[in-house]
Amino acid sequence: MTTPRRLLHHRIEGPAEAPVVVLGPSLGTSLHVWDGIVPAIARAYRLVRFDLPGHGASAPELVKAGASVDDLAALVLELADHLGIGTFAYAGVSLGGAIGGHLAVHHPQRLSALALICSSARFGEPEAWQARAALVRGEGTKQLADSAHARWFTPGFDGPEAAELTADQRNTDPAAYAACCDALATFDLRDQLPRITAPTLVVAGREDKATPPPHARALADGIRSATLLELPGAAHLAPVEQPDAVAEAVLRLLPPTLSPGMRARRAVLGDAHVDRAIARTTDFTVTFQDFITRYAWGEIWTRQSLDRATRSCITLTALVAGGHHDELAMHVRAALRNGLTAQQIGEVLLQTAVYCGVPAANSAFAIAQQVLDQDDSQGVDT
Ligand SMILES: O=C(O)CCC(=O)CC(=O)O
Repeated sequence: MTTPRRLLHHRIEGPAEAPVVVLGPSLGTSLHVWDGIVPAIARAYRLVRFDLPGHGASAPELVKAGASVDDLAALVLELADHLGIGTFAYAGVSLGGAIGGHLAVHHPQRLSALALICSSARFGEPEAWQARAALVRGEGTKQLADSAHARWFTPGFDGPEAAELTADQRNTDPAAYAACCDALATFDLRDQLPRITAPTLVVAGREDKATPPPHARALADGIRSATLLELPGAAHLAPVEQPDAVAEAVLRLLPPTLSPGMRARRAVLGDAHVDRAIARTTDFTVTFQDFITRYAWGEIWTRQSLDRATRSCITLTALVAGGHHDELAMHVRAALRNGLTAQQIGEVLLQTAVYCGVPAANSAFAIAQQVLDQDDSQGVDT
C-alpha cells in the first residue's frame, strides 16, 4: 500500500481488532528501531509504527525549518485519524518519546498508556541542537552517521541492526533532520509533566549518553503515574540493544487484551451476541464456552489461509447439512458481518440444495430469510 504524501510513512502489524499501540522512532533512525520488540507485542496488539518526516520513507516536506514537537505530534494525530484510531497506547524513543509526552499533556483523551524510552522532558540546551541543525543544513548527515554508533549503542554492540540504523541516519533528509533538531531545541515539558495522567513507563539505558538516566528519573519524578526501569547493557537505543526487556516492560504497561479466540468470536458474531452468551454462562456450561472460544475461534477462525467470508460459506453449508437451525441463523448474521451479501448467502444455500438435499435447503432459505428481514429492520450489529 502506498502512503499518501501528506501522511507519515507507517507500517501496521498485529491483529485487526486488537488495541492499538503507536510506536514513534528517534531522531536519525526509522521504524526499524522497533524491529526487535515488534514480534512480542504484535501477537496481541495492533502496532502502527511510523517514520519521522524525511526519515525512512516519510516525505521530508512534512516538516519545515523551525518545526516544533507540536507539529510532529499533529502529524501523528493526522495519521491516527486517517486510520480511524481514536484512543491508542503510545511508545516512543527519544524524540519519539517527546511526541508521546506532548500528546499525553495536550491530547490526554487520545492516550491509554505512554512509554517514554531513552527520552527526556528537555533535551539539553537549545544551542547544541541549533548547532547540530546548522551543521546538517550545511554539510549533510555524513558526520552524524559516522558518529552514530558511539551516540546510540554501547561500545561492544555490533549487531546488523546497528549498521542498518546507522545507514538510516546517513540517508535521512538533511533539511527534515535539521527541522527535527529545531523541534528538540524548543521542547520543554518539565513544568507540564504533572498534567500527564496516562499510565506511564519510563525506560532509561544505563549507558545512554544522549539522554542519560537522570533525564528518565526527572520524567518519572514529574509524572504521577510513572514507573521507571533502568536497563544495564543499553545506551540510547534500548529497544535495539535490550529488546526482550523493553518488550516485557511495555507489555506490562499495556491494557490487557482479549484472547485471539475471543477477539475473533466478537468480530464474527458481534459483541451483543457474545455478551449474551457470556451472561448465560453457568458453572455447568463454562468449560464448553471456554472450549469453543479457544478451539473454534482461537484455533480455526483465526487462521490466515482462508478469509472470513470463505469460512462463512463453509460454515453455512455444514450447518445446512447437519440441520443445525439455531446455529444457521446465527451464522447467517455472521456471514453478513464477514462481508457476504444477501445474494451471495442465497448462492451458498442454492448450492446446498444440490449437495445437502432440497428439503434441507428449503428450511435454510426460510431461516435465512427471517434473519435478513430482521437485519433490514435492525442492522447487522443488533
Ligand atoms: O542522535 C543522537 O545524537 C541522539 C539525539 C537525541 O537525543 C534525540 C533522539 O534520539 O531522538
